[in-house]
Amino acid sequence: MADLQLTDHVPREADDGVWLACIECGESFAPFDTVRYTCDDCDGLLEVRYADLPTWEDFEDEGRGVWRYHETLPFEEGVTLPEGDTQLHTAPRLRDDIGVANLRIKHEGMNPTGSFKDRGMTVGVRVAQEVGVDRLACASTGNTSAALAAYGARAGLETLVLLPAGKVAAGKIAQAALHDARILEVDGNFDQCLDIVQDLAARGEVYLLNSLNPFRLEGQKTIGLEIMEEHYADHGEYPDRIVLPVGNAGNTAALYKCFRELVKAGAITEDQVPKLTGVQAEGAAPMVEAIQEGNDETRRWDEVETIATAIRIGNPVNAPKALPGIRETGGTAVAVSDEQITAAQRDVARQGIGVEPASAASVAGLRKLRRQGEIDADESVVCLTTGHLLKDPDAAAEAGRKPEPVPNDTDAILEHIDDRSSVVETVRRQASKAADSPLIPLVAGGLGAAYLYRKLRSKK
Ligand SMILES: N[C@@H](CCOP(=O)(O)O)C(=O)O
Repeated sequence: MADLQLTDHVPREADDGVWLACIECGESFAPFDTVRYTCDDCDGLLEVRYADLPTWEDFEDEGRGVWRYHETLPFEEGVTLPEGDTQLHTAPRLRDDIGVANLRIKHEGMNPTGSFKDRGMTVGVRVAQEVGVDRLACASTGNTSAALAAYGARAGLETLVLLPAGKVAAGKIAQAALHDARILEVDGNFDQCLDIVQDLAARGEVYLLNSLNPFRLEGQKTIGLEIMEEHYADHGEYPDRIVLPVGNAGNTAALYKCFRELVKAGAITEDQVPKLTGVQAEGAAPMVEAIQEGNDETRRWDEVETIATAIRIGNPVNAPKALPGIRETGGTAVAVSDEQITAAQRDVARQGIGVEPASAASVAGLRKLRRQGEIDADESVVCLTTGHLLKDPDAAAEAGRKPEPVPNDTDAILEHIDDRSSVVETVRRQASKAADSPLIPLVAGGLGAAYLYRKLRSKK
């Protein structure tokens, strides 16, 4: 691993040992004296810094969830529903199928509003209270708006969400609506919505709670703390790699910050930092492009398209934080097709874990990189799944087995479930799984034909 950026000094502006620092020019700012999202001097991204960083012992006896880690957050507690403490599932059949030594799935869909955004929002809304704003806003592909609406409602604050019209999954709009956010459907894409929210924030009309707000990422870095603690407790070692979907690149930035702080605190060594491996959809892959071309910035993609609506983003605002995170941890980035994403969504669901399409991109990316030999068979890997299956019921229904109309009669139903049509369905499913493998079509075709032949003979 290349060296992690660890240098710091406590500036005069530090408030209780917390301050904001520009990642470009290093200028520091008091954290809560005024609302700011980027550097006053150079407009670079800001990062929250602490004079004292805790280590594992400091988290003992601290309960569960995001606020377990309050020693590494700007406040003792926040507006909570509560969030975090999500499952780190095993997935043995998928592990063997993909061919890695160890596979765990960190399912962030189990947060209160069904995505990891809740971790950022519990901290972000607490900061909103501190700086004294009353109208919260975000641009969103859906999950951020659901979390903003819920946490804003909990705090009794007004919420405004800007969504790309016709491009947000049904479950997410339903959440924002019921939590009483004002939903503005913009005739544009997510990146254009975020441009407008930034304008509104610059004019002092709203408090912006997208991941451009550095306090959001403080909450999200607790994903990394939970993964490291639980993986070590279960396996006696930290994971070699974390594979995650990349949209606005907030989680990649947050995990990188988490690991830098753990190294600086002496909780882990540089060699124990997991390789951050980002996955994007082929139709929205500016981060993959930047990694592959060795660029320090992403090129804005004006046209983006993918079934994975949560990562349908062409201008990831956290790229300046996330690109070094991927490079300096020895990770990589890969793009996957919508077909690979849907196949992975089925694979994960058949382990009993229901995730939305963008989440499944992590598993699709792992499979692709493993096939390409870029991930070794002896690696211990954690895939991050960011949102729950029910966020996007249409995609789930499309990817899953179709309902079969049957007569209202037991004998007819028995006849139906032993019928050739169910055999055809079995063959169809095998063929669909085979789409991802060069060998399986032959095997599946053979098995399917044999099964069909046996069924037809038994009917004579
Ligand atoms: N996928 C996101 C896009 C916005 O990301 P953020 O982390 O900057 O809020 C969403 O759910 O809206």
